[in-house]
Amino acid sequence: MLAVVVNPVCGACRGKQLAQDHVLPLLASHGRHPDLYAETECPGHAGTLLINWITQTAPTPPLHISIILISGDGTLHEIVNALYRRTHDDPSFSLPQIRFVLVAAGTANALYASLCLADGASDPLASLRTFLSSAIDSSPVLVPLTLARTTFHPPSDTPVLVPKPIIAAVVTSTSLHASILQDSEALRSTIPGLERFKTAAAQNATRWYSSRVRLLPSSDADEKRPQIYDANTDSFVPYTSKEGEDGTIELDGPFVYFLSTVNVDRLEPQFQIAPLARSHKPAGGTMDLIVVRPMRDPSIGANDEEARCNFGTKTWKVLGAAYDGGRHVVMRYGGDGAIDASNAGVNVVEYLRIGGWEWIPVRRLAIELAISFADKNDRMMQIPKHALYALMGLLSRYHEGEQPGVLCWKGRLMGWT
Ligand SMILES: Nc1ncnc2c1ncn2[C@@H]1O[C@H](COP(=O)(O)OP(=O)(O)OP(=O)(O)O)[C@@H](O)[C@H]1O
Repeated sequence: MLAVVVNPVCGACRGKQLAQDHVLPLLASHGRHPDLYAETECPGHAGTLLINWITQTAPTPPLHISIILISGDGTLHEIVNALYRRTHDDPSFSLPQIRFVLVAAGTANALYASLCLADGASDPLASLRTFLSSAIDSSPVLVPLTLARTTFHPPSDTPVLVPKPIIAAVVTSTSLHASILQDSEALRSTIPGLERFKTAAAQNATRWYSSRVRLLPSSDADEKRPQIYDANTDSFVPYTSKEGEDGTIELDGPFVYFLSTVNVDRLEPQFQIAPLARSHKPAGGTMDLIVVRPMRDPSIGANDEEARCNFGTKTWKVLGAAYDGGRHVVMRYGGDGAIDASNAGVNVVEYLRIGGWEWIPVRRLAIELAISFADKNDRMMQIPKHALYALMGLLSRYHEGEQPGVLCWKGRLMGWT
């Protein structure tokens, strides 16, 4: 069974044109005729239309389906979460094996850029061409995706409604990155391209985020303990600082940047924030975590307005190096707090490989956010290697000095008191 699903409003609104001018003619020229062609009509529609289509084939639901998805990361996120919820809410729902063939039509296209393109390439149809030219069932171009599950815990003494678990296939973040995603949505109509992420970053450049973080060991990787990248040896080594009896490790805030990824080494074609996911491939059962904590800077003595302003320039510099082949991972502090790869001080970015993490906001924001890997049984789908599957994971931000705490993802906000 073959479906073509188009988000007509993602990216620069060219999805429909890509479908009509390129995707459908290419399929026809290979003698392939989709069993379903659908355009999404509103947020959330991609998931429901696919579930309806799958259930309508009952009593003989397909064993596997291929979905040519013409969209960006968010549409795939919606599909994955809709399928996940349906399988958990309705045990009688029979989930076929799903293979995505992604056609890059969104703004960032993180998974597509990570899995489907060589550096510098830009063909949005690369994965479709591979799909059409390969014997997909036996092909090495199929890669199972790792899914990360985020669960929420309310403060133990406060009966508040918490969101259901959220599945991510690309990124789960707090701090600056979560704020960028949140604020960039408001800029979508005025800045349709990637520039809106930089504009949103500038709006949030001097914010620090207070929290306590627990790093969790991996349950199924060979090396279970949290690992940290050591630029001296160009390898991951066990991170043993402040290790608890249960194998967890605590990180003190404040944080400027806190972002974990699965499946991807970049969040947009040139922004290679997790370069080691490509150069030092994880064996499985882990996620990569990229952290910037300003108090590691030897020139910063206090968490005050002046320090936040000074560090804002450094944040810009170190994250800017992610656009330069992921060089941020080798940046170090000098004794005066200057940042350069040739310095001898501690590294600016802590690049970790872990089983999961818990974000435990301090101060009045008593919400605990925990993310842990879905176990292997939760792996729901396979995609062609040159197909993309992406999602904007959970976004959360906890701004110092802001009331109440704000927890949000993909433009949806929840206030917490
Ligand atoms: N017909 C529609 N009208 C309005 N919004 C829609 C419609 N169809 C889908 N959407 C919404 O469009 C949003 C953006 O889609 P998507 O994330 O795929 O593209 P993008 O944000 O441009 O790219 P990326 O996520 O790769 O940066 C999705 O979150 C989805 O909820």
